[in-house]
Amino acid sequence: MSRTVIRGGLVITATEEVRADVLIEDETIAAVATPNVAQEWTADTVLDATDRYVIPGGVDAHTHMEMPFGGTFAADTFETGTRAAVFGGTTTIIDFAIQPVGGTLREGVEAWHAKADDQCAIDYGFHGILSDVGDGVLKEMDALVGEGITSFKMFMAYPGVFYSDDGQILRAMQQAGDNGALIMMHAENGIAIDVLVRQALEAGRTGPEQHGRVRHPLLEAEATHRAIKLSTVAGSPLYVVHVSATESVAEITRARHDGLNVFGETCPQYLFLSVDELDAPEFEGAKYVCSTPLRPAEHQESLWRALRTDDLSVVSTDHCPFCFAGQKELGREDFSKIPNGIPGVENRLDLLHDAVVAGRISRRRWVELASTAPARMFGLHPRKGTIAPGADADIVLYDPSAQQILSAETHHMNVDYNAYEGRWVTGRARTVLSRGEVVVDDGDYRGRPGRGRFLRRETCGYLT
Ligand SMILES: NC(=O)NCCC(=O)O
Ligand SMILES: [Zn+2]
Ligand SMILES: [Zn+2]
Repeated sequence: MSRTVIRGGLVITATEEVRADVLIEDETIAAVATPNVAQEWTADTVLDATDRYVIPGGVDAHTHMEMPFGGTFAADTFETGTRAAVFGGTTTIIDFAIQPVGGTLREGVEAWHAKADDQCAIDYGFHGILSDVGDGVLKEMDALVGEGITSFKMFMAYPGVFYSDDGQILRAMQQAGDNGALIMMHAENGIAIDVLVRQALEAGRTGPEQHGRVRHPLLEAEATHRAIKLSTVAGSPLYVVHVSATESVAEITRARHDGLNVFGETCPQYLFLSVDELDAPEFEGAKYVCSTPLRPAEHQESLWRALRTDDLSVVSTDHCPFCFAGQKELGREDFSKIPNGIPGVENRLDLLHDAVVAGRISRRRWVELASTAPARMFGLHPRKGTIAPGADADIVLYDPSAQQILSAETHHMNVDYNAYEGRWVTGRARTVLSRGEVVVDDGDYRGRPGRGRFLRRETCGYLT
């Protein structure tokens, strides 16, 4: 058995901050104790955590590696994307296996295993994407829940691609109410948005800035409201992904105050970027096309407030990278052809830590939003998302005073731009352990494809 001790750090979890040492035996945390107790421990390896925070590795519950979209594929493979994730202190991802339209959910899951197995540097799980709900798919959901795929995303947007109508949504929610799965909703009124897209194009308004105009905040709020009502009728919990608008936050807040099992996720792009990015000259606004879209800056305050009050419970990245050259450019003549998505799997922890430094959230809330809450929400806690005996030794030694500049020149994501290019942030993951193995050591990558394991998840652990 190999024994590692992390000595001298400040251990931060969602519930406490304590000067403590951490003992790891093989892949698992064996003990956490104050230094006077821990001085008795012997170990093969000692990691010095003086002046470091010792935090659970990040859990990014929303990534899209190699996702097909608009005739191309997201540029990160599971190999490059998980490598970039660990550089940023994320040690677990949950990606989305897409049911092909006209095909089965099982086909989607098998295709995602073929892409991910033997490629990931860190542990990974899958949600299913339901793009064609019928009797067979509803039965398949039950089987997949038994195999650890316990959450399913549905789309009220993208008619003709991933879109589900209200009847399909209700049926899937009823099924989830029975089998314990969590329905994740892309809440935008895609039918209305498509009308506005057509009108903009017919009027000759074809640039990336139109993406932000046609996807009106009220069309996010309306869909969020509808999803909440449908889930209430079905008696199932609901998780609304990539919430970006004040009006949508208000719907979620109301539902939660009514005692409903409704949860919301937002992403760094909505907290740190605004719709103004879409106006960048030379078509560079296309880099910021994602859905839900970036909003006017005033929406950011509602998102931060909701993160503090727990009306929004999780920050994920929705990492969906498309290169500017050759991919975003597909929409030069027509903004609706720009592949939707923003890269960010490497930057989430640091951006959120910068918000800690700015006084927006506490250190414990930082850990909770980026690690503990997603682990609980998606059936991985207490194995992931905390530092406690019995948990996987997914641990980050985080340097809270490092200064770094986010840039495509230095990032590890397989994409030719960084959405936060030139931004200074305070903090950096210095040493990253995945199940007890050092995978990043002060900028040196020590991981390898295939060491990550597929996670069979429990059902949602966050219900009231
Ligand atoms: N968000 C985005 O623009 N692309 C990824 C697909 C999705 O999450 O809707
Ligand atoms: Zn979505
Ligand atoms: Zn997404």
